[in-house]
Amino acid sequence: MQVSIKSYAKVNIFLKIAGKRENYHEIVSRFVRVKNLYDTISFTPDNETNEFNLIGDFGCKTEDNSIYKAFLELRKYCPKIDAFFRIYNIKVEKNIPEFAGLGGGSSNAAAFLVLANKYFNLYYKKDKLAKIGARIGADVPFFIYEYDSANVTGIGEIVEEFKEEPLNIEVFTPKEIKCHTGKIFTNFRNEFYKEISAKQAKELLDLKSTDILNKLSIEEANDLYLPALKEYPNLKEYAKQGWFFSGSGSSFFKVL
Ligand SMILES: C[C@](O)(CO)[C@H](O)COP(=O)(O)OP(=O)(O)OC[C@H]1O[C@@H](n2ccc(N)nc2=O)[C@H](O)[C@@H]1O
Ligand SMILES: Nc1ncnc2c1ncn2[C@@H]1O[C@H](COP(=O)(O)OP(=O)(O)OP(=O)(O)O)[C@@H](O)[C@H]1O
Repeated sequence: MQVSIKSYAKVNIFLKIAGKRENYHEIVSRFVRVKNLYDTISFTPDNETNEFNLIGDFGCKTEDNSIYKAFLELRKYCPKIDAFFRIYNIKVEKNIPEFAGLGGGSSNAAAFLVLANKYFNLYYKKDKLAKIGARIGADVPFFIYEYDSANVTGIGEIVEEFKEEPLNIEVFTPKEIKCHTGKIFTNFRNEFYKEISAKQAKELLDLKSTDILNKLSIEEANDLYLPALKEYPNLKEYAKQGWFFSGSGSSFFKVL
Protein backbone atom coordinates (compact mmCIF):
# COMPACT_ATOMS: atom_id res chain seq x y z
CA MET A 1 0.00 0.00 0.00
CA GLN A 2 1.44 3.37 -1.04
CA VAL A 3 1.62 5.69 1.98
CA SER A 4 3.80 8.50 0.66
CA ILE A 5 4.14 10.61 -2.45
CA LYS A 6 6.53 13.18 -3.88
CA SER A 7 5.05 16.65 -4.33
CA TYR A 8 7.13 18.41 -6.99
CA ALA A 9 7.74 22.11 -7.56
CA LYS A 10 6.99 23.66 -10.98
CA VAL A 11 8.42 26.48 -13.02
CA ASN A 12 6.66 28.49 -15.70
CA ILE A 13 8.85 28.37 -18.83
CA PHE A 14 6.71 31.21 -20.12
CA LEU A 15 3.69 32.92 -18.60
CA LYS A 16 1.55 35.27 -20.67
CA ILE A 17 -1.78 36.88 -19.84
CA ALA A 18 -4.64 36.33 -22.29
CA GLY A 19 -7.49 38.24 -20.59
CA LYS A 20 -9.40 39.03 -17.41
CA ARG A 21 -11.97 36.83 -15.67
CA GLU A 22 -13.53 38.77 -12.79
CA ASN A 23 -10.72 39.27 -10.24
CA TYR A 24 -8.54 36.70 -11.95
CA HIS A 25 -6.46 36.64 -15.12
CA GLU A 26 -6.46 34.03 -17.85
CA ILE A 27 -3.02 32.65 -18.48
CA VAL A 28 -1.20 30.96 -21.34
CA SER A 29 1.74 29.08 -19.89
CA ARG A 30 4.11 26.13 -20.11
CA PHE A 31 4.45 24.41 -16.74
CA VAL A 32 7.36 22.04 -16.13
CA ARG A 33 7.87 19.90 -13.02
CA VAL A 34 11.20 20.31 -11.26
CA LYS A 35 12.35 16.76 -10.64
CA ASN A 36 15.00 17.61 -8.05
CA LEU A 37 12.84 19.85 -5.83
CA TYR A 38 9.97 18.18 -4.00
CA ASP A 39 8.20 17.81 -0.67
CA THR A 40 7.26 14.34 0.58
CA ILE A 41 3.76 13.75 1.92
CA SER A 42 3.08 10.65 4.05
CA PHE A 43 0.19 9.14 5.99
CA THR A 44 1.65 7.95 9.33
CA PRO A 45 -0.29 5.87 11.89
CA ASP A 46 0.66 7.58 15.14
CA ASN A 47 -1.92 10.39 15.44
CA GLU A 48 -2.78 10.66 19.11
CA THR A 49 -4.79 13.91 18.85
CA ASN A 50 -8.05 12.30 17.66
CA GLU A 51 -8.42 15.17 15.21
CA PHE A 52 -6.98 16.15 11.82
CA ASN A 53 -3.24 16.47 12.40
CA LEU A 54 -0.92 18.01 9.82
CA ILE A 55 2.78 17.86 10.69
CA GLY A 56 5.30 19.98 8.76
CA ASP A 57 7.23 23.20 8.59
CA PHE A 58 4.57 25.56 7.16
CA GLY A 59 4.30 29.33 7.24
CA CYS A 60 0.53 29.21 7.74
CA LYS A 61 -2.11 27.82 10.12
CA THR A 62 -3.58 24.39 9.40
CA GLU A 63 -6.95 25.99 8.51
CA ASP A 64 -5.23 27.94 5.73
CA ASN A 65 -3.14 25.03 4.51
CA SER A 66 -3.86 23.80 1.00
CA ILE A 67 -3.66 20.17 2.21
CA TYR A 68 -6.35 20.81 4.82
CA LYS A 69 -8.50 22.49 2.14
CA ALA A 70 -8.01 19.46 -0.11
CA PHE A 71 -9.01 17.17 2.78
CA LEU A 72 -12.23 19.19 3.33
CA GLU A 73 -13.12 19.01 -0.38
CA LEU A 74 -12.43 15.27 -0.64
CA ARG A 75 -14.39 14.55 2.56
CA LYS A 76 -17.53 15.83 0.81
CA TYR A 77 -17.23 12.88 -1.61
CA CYS A 78 -15.74 10.36 0.77
CA PRO A 79 -16.82 10.93 4.41
CA LYS A 80 -14.88 7.91 5.74
CA ILE A 81 -11.59 9.79 5.42
CA ASP A 82 -12.64 11.84 8.44
CA ALA A 83 -12.27 8.87 10.80
CA PHE A 84 -9.07 7.76 9.06
CA PHE A 85 -7.32 11.10 9.59
CA ARG A 86 -8.18 11.05 13.29
CA ILE A 87 -5.90 8.01 13.57
CA TYR A 88 -3.35 8.85 10.88
CA ASN A 89 -1.26 12.02 10.62
CA ILE A 90 -0.37 13.76 7.40
CA LYS A 91 3.34 14.37 7.59
CA VAL A 92 5.09 16.70 5.15
CA GLU A 93 8.83 16.99 4.65
CA LYS A 94 8.90 20.53 3.30
CA ASN A 95 11.64 21.57 0.86
CA ILE A 96 9.82 23.83 -1.61
CA PRO A 97 10.05 27.46 -0.47
CA GLU A 98 6.80 29.41 -0.03
CA PHE A 99 5.92 32.65 -1.87
CA ALA A 100 8.41 31.54 -4.46
CA GLY A 101 6.42 31.02 -7.68
CA LEU A 102 7.06 27.28 -7.46
CA GLY A 103 3.47 26.27 -6.73
CA GLY A 104 4.34 24.54 -3.44
CA GLY A 105 0.90 24.89 -1.83
CA SER A 106 -0.92 23.80 -4.98
CA SER A 107 1.46 20.89 -5.47
CA ASN A 108 0.88 19.68 -1.90
CA ALA A 109 -2.92 19.81 -2.34
CA ALA A 110 -2.70 17.84 -5.59
CA ALA A 111 -0.28 15.26 -4.18
CA PHE A 112 -2.60 14.71 -1.21
CA LEU A 113 -5.57 14.13 -3.57
CA VAL A 114 -3.58 11.75 -5.80
CA LEU A 115 -2.28 9.75 -2.82
CA ALA A 116 -5.71 9.60 -1.13
CA ASN A 117 -7.30 8.47 -4.43
CA LYS A 118 -4.91 5.49 -4.45
CA TYR A 119 -4.89 4.79 -0.73
CA PHE A 120 -8.69 4.67 -0.40
CA ASN A 121 -9.19 2.92 -3.77
CA LEU A 122 -11.48 5.69 -4.97
CA TYR A 123 -10.60 5.24 -8.66
CA TYR A 124 -11.54 8.86 -9.42
CA LYS A 125 -10.38 9.86 -12.89
CA LYS A 126 -7.80 12.63 -13.21
CA ASP A 127 -10.45 14.99 -14.66
CA LYS A 128 -12.62 14.59 -11.56
CA LEU A 129 -9.68 15.05 -9.18
CA ALA A 130 -8.60 18.13 -11.17
CA LYS A 131 -12.08 19.66 -10.79
CA ILE A 132 -11.97 19.06 -7.04
CA GLY A 133 -8.43 20.49 -6.94
CA ALA A 134 -9.31 23.63 -8.93
CA ARG A 135 -11.44 24.78 -5.98
CA ILE A 136 -8.29 24.92 -3.84
CA GLY A 137 -5.83 26.76 -6.07
CA ALA A 138 -5.21 27.77 -9.67
CA ASP A 139 -2.18 25.52 -10.13
CA VAL A 140 -3.65 22.37 -8.52
CA PRO A 141 -5.03 20.80 -11.76
CA PHE A 142 -1.55 20.85 -13.38
CA PHE A 143 -0.11 18.85 -10.50
CA ILE A 144 -3.02 16.38 -10.46
CA TYR A 145 -2.17 15.19 -13.99
CA GLU A 146 1.47 14.45 -13.01
CA TYR A 147 2.79 15.52 -16.43
CA ASP A 148 6.44 16.49 -16.63
CA SER A 149 5.56 19.26 -19.04
CA ALA A 150 2.17 20.75 -19.97
CA ASN A 151 0.48 23.70 -21.61
CA VAL A 152 -1.80 25.34 -19.08
CA THR A 153 -4.54 27.82 -20.01
CA GLY A 154 -7.75 29.29 -18.60
CA ILE A 155 -7.13 30.07 -14.93
CA GLY A 156 -5.12 26.88 -14.71
CA GLU A 157 -7.99 24.45 -15.27
CA ILE A 158 -7.09 23.51 -18.87
CA VAL A 159 -4.06 21.23 -18.79
CA GLU A 160 -2.66 19.56 -21.91
CA GLU A 161 0.41 17.36 -21.82
CA PHE A 162 3.32 18.68 -23.87
CA LYS A 163 5.61 15.88 -24.95
CA GLU A 164 9.29 16.86 -24.95
CA GLU A 165 12.54 15.47 -23.64
CA PRO A 166 12.86 15.76 -19.82
CA LEU A 167 14.42 19.04 -18.70
CA ASN A 168 17.04 19.40 -16.02
CA ILE A 169 16.14 22.61 -14.22
CA GLU A 170 18.13 24.57 -11.67
CA VAL A 171 16.13 26.87 -9.38
CA PHE A 172 17.34 29.78 -7.33
CA THR A 173 15.01 31.40 -4.75
CA PRO A 174 16.13 34.65 -3.05
CA LYS A 175 15.29 33.80 0.56
CA GLU A 176 14.51 37.31 1.77
CA ILE A 177 11.98 38.14 -0.97
CA LYS A 178 8.49 36.76 -0.49
CA CYS A 179 6.37 37.51 -3.54
CA HIS A 180 2.64 37.99 -2.95
CA THR A 181 0.85 36.71 -6.03
CA GLY A 182 -2.27 38.88 -5.60
CA LYS A 183 -0.25 42.10 -5.27
CA ILE A 184 1.76 41.33 -8.41
CA PHE A 185 -1.38 40.63 -10.46
CA THR A 186 -2.82 43.94 -9.20
CA ASN A 187 0.33 45.77 -10.39
CA PHE A 188 0.07 43.99 -13.71
CA ARG A 189 -3.59 44.99 -14.11
CA ASN A 190 -3.04 48.63 -13.12
CA GLU A 191 0.24 49.46 -14.81
CA PHE A 192 1.45 46.75 -17.18
CA TYR A 193 -1.74 45.34 -18.66
CA LYS A 194 -1.50 43.67 -22.07
CA GLU A 195 -2.93 40.54 -23.66
CA ILE A 196 -1.23 37.97 -25.82
CA SER A 197 -3.00 37.42 -29.18
CA ALA A 198 -4.39 34.00 -30.04
CA LYS A 199 -1.81 33.70 -32.85
CA GLN A 200 1.18 34.46 -30.58
CA ALA A 201 -0.22 32.10 -27.93
CA LYS A 202 -0.44 29.22 -30.40
CA GLU A 203 3.13 29.84 -31.57
CA LEU A 204 4.48 29.58 -28.03
CA LEU A 205 2.30 26.63 -27.05
CA ASP A 206 3.69 24.66 -30.02
CA LEU A 207 7.38 25.32 -29.27
CA LYS A 208 9.70 23.12 -27.19
CA SER A 209 10.64 24.68 -23.84
CA THR A 210 14.32 25.02 -24.77
CA ASP A 211 13.39 26.81 -28.02
CA ILE A 212 11.16 29.22 -26.11
CA LEU A 213 13.97 30.09 -23.70
CA ASN A 214 16.43 30.57 -26.57
CA LYS A 215 14.00 32.93 -28.27
CA LEU A 216 12.68 35.10 -25.42
CA SER A 217 14.20 37.48 -22.87
CA ILE A 218 13.20 37.23 -19.20
CA GLU A 219 10.72 40.13 -19.65
CA GLU A 220 9.22 38.61 -22.79
CA ALA A 221 8.87 35.16 -21.25
CA ASN A 222 6.95 36.22 -18.15
CA ASP A 223 4.38 39.05 -18.09
CA LEU A 224 4.57 39.14 -14.28
CA TYR A 225 8.31 39.85 -14.13
CA LEU A 226 8.11 43.65 -14.54
CA PRO A 227 5.16 44.01 -12.11
CA ALA A 228 7.11 41.87 -9.61
CA LEU A 229 10.25 44.03 -10.07
CA LYS A 230 8.17 47.13 -9.41
CA GLU A 231 7.01 45.66 -6.09
CA TYR A 232 10.33 44.06 -5.11
CA PRO A 233 13.16 46.04 -6.80
CA ASN A 234 15.81 43.86 -5.12
CA LEU A 235 14.81 41.01 -7.41
CA LYS A 236 16.93 42.71 -10.08
CA GLU A 237 20.12 41.68 -8.25
CA TYR A 238 19.34 38.04 -8.92
CA ALA A 239 18.34 38.39 -12.58
CA LYS A 240 21.56 36.99 -14.01
CA GLN A 241 22.15 36.41 -17.72
CA GLY A 242 20.48 33.19 -18.87
CA TRP A 243 18.07 32.95 -15.92
CA PHE A 244 14.28 33.20 -16.18
CA PHE A 245 11.51 34.08 -13.72
CA SER A 246 8.87 31.59 -12.51
CA GLY A 247 5.20 32.46 -11.89
CA SER A 248 4.80 35.53 -9.71
CA GLY A 249 8.30 34.95 -8.29
CA SER A 250 10.54 35.18 -6.44
CA SER A 251 12.34 32.19 -8.01
CA PHE A 252 14.65 32.29 -11.00
CA PHE A 253 15.52 29.21 -13.04
CA LYS A 254 17.60 28.00 -15.94
CA VAL A 255 17.71 24.80 -17.96
CA LEU A 256 21.02 22.97 -17.51
C1 LIG B 1 0.71 32.89 -11.57
C2 LIG B 1 0.85 31.45 -11.17
O1 LIG B 1 1.90 31.29 -10.25
C3 LIG B 1 1.21 30.63 -12.41
O2 LIG B 1 1.69 29.41 -12.05
C4 LIG B 1 -0.40 30.92 -10.55
O3 LIG B 1 -1.46 30.85 -11.49
C5 LIG B 1 -0.82 31.62 -9.30
O4 LIG B 1 -1.66 30.75 -8.63
P1 LIG B 1 -1.87 30.79 -7.04
O5 LIG B 1 -0.63 31.20 -6.33
O6 LIG B 1 -2.52 29.47 -6.71
O7 LIG B 1 -2.87 31.96 -6.93
P2 LIG B 1 -4.12 32.12 -5.98
O8 LIG B 1 -3.70 31.90 -4.57
O9 LIG B 1 -5.24 31.30 -6.57
O10 LIG B 1 -4.43 33.67 -6.22
C6 LIG B 1 -3.89 34.73 -5.50
C7 LIG B 1 -4.37 36.02 -6.16
O11 LIG B 1 -3.67 36.22 -7.40
C8 LIG B 1 -4.54 36.72 -8.40
N1 LIG B 1 -4.58 35.79 -9.54
C9 LIG B 1 -4.16 34.50 -9.41
C10 LIG B 1 -4.16 33.63 -10.49
C11 LIG B 1 -4.64 34.13 -11.73
N2 LIG B 1 -4.68 33.35 -12.80
N3 LIG B 1 -5.07 35.42 -11.84
C12 LIG B 1 -5.03 36.26 -10.76
O12 LIG B 1 -5.39 37.42 -10.87
C13 LIG B 1 -5.90 36.89 -7.76
O13 LIG B 1 -6.01 38.23 -7.36
C14 LIG B 1 -5.83 36.00 -6.54
O14 LIG B 1 -6.63 36.48 -5.48
N1 LIG C 1 0.84 23.15 1.83
C1 LIG C 1 1.34 24.39 1.73
N2 LIG C 1 2.64 24.57 1.42
C2 LIG C 1 3.13 25.81 1.29
N3 LIG C 1 2.43 26.93 1.48
C3 LIG C 1 1.13 26.82 1.79
C4 LIG C 1 0.53 25.55 1.91
N4 LIG C 1 -0.76 25.74 2.19
C5 LIG C 1 -0.96 27.05 2.23
N5 LIG C 1 0.16 27.72 2.01
C6 LIG C 1 0.22 29.18 1.99
O1 LIG C 1 0.02 29.59 0.62
C7 LIG C 1 0.68 30.82 0.36
C8 LIG C 1 1.54 30.72 -0.90
O2 LIG C 1 2.31 29.58 -0.85
P1 LIG C 1 2.76 28.78 -2.17
O3 LIG C 1 4.04 28.15 -1.84
O4 LIG C 1 1.71 27.91 -2.71
O5 LIG C 1 2.80 29.93 -3.22
P2 LIG C 1 3.73 30.49 -4.25
O6 LIG C 1 5.15 30.24 -3.98
O7 LIG C 1 3.23 31.89 -4.35
O8 LIG C 1 3.38 29.65 -5.53
P3 LIG C 1 2.73 30.07 -6.90
O9 LIG C 1 2.75 31.55 -7.01
O10 LIG C 1 3.56 29.40 -7.92
O11 LIG C 1 1.36 29.45 -6.82
C9 LIG C 1 1.45 31.13 1.62
O12 LIG C 1 0.62 32.00 2.39
C10 LIG C 1 1.57 29.80 2.33
O13 LIG C 1 1.74 29.95 3.72
